[in-house]
Amino acid sequence: MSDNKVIQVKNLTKKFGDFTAVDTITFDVEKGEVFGFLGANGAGKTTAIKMLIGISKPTFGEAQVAGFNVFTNAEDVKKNIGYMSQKFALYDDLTVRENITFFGGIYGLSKTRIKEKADALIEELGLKGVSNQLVKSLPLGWKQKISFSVALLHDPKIVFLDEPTGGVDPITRRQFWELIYKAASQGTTIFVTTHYMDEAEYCDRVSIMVNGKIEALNTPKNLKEQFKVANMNDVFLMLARG
Ligand SMILES: Nc1ncnc2c1ncn2[C@@H]1O[C@H](COP(=O)(O)OP(=O)(O)OP(=O)(O)O)[C@@H](O)[C@H]1O
Repeated sequence: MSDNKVIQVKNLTKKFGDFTAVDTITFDVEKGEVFGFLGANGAGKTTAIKMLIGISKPTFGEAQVAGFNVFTNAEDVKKNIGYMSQKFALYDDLTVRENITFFGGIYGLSKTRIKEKADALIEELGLKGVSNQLVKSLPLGWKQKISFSVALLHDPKIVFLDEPTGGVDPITRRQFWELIYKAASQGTTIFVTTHYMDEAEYCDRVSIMVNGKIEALNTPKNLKEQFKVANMNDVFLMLARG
């Protein structure tokens, strides 16, 4: 695998019986890239992500993630990635600090490292005043930011975000994207799905999946030029909605 390509996918396919949910997709993602993985509901995004994070076996095709084969080295893949879905896994009945400590333990960090990380995160996210509050008392946007930070606790090479900003307002989403950019600038690769087309504009490159296939993949600027439209929403409508 080349040094810069942290995800390499070739003809990756997933069938459920006769139905092909992911159909021979091929693409690479570079280190530190913010890669948008778009598609209408049911296009096959989550199914593809499940294969890339090593929890679902491909029917055929190949994928290397963080240098490991998802087919044969799924456990190594899992150690090197972070994952956050829209139904993020924070415990509502634990405080902010307790959540960070709990997940740090699951990721196998030492007690000292967990304390360092928790202090740094609480400071960075401006959560000092609420670090001892139960997570359930916090607004959704804060939970999403904490959840993202928790997905990065073990310094993964790549973080997979499956609709991370669902349900929050544009200003809160913009703040979330500042965290994404910061992680990317420090070398973490971001693989993100979203239904918000303003967020697609923030990605370095975007792929658009239609019925299990990648129908377009390029920078937002090049996609807009290619389809001769002014914004990513129009690109998406032309492809995903036929
Ligand atoms: N375990 C499964 N068994 C059978 N069909 C499945 C299974 N998982 C997903 N599918 C089907 O595969 C297709 C792709 O689903 P997937 O969840 O990957 O889409 P998606 O692009 O992530 O959609 P959304 O944006 O709604 O999350 C859908 O038609 C779905 O019903």
